[in-house]
Amino acid sequence: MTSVLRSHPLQSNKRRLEAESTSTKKQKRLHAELRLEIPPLKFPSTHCSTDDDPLFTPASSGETSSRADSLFGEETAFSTGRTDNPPYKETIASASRTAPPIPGFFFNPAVEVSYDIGARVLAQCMETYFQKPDVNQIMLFGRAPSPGTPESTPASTSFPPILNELLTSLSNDLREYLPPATYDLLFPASPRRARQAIINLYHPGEGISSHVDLLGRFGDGIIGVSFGSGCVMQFDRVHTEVESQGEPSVDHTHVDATTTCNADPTEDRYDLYLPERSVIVLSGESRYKWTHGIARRADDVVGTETLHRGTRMSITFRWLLPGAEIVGDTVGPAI
Ligand SMILES: O=C(O)CCC(=O)C(=O)O
Ligand SMILES: [Fe+2]
Repeated sequence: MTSVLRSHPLQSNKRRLEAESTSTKKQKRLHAELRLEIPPLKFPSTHCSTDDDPLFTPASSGETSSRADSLFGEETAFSTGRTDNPPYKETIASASRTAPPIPGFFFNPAVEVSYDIGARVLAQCMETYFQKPDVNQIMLFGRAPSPGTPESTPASTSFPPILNELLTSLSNDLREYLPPATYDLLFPASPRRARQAIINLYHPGEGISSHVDLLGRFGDGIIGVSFGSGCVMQFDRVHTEVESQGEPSVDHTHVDATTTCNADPTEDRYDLYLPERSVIVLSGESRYKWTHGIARRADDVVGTETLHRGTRMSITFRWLLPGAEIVGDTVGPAI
């Protein structure tokens, strides 16, 4: 069975706050320590949301949300519907089409999900999960396969078939590009953990605030795929010391020299254009020492071009750490 969290961001915050009120002080401190979120450095008016799970709000909302689990504990305004942005026009940094030199980060423009699979994933997810205008995020939880069982056999998975098809194609396409240790981390011969798939929908103008995916809930090795539209993702180096829980299990210091730009590897910030059907992998340093986020704006500048964003859906696959709870409360239709 597929566990689905139909998550409105504000409902999720409420759920989290309720859970928090019953937790001990120690748990609270731990929770805060495990969540790292860095406010964007350059565009304070345009970063958009706060929580790792529901990092953004629908365009129509003008709400603010307190960060129950932020290290900073500050309030952040978000959503595209707000009218309190400063009246100046931001300067949009020009993004690259080649991977930044961040150790453990993978992006190669040659690796893209096929048109056929991309179209079917997008159509089925839109039809199944995103019919209501206030839903912009869905979480699906797989099961840890029994020992010796391949992940995608029907008996050992709870993802809908289309996501298994996507995973299979990703595992085929990425094999020749990734260092073996990274490939094995993402597609182990005998997986022992359950995957989570988070599906995010962004209308033009929406984004996701810069964050490191929850250290206490997700392991190393994250795959992100874009559907429907491209967008620029920004990466910021984390300077804060974080708790060591969830540190990488494998040394992913590899930087793909054939596809990275000639960017200065000491930069603290990179902007990368993720085309429709492109794939990124975060492991090691890129997963733990860098934030990723998407600015809340309708246009991106890529090289010298200005590209208007369309509606974008992303699917992010992450490994659930042992003990990470499934927070879904309903069972969704299989697609
Ligand atoms: O939309 C994306 O590509 C990023 C999503 C993400 O970072 C997240 O859900 O943690
Ligand atoms: Fe993320």
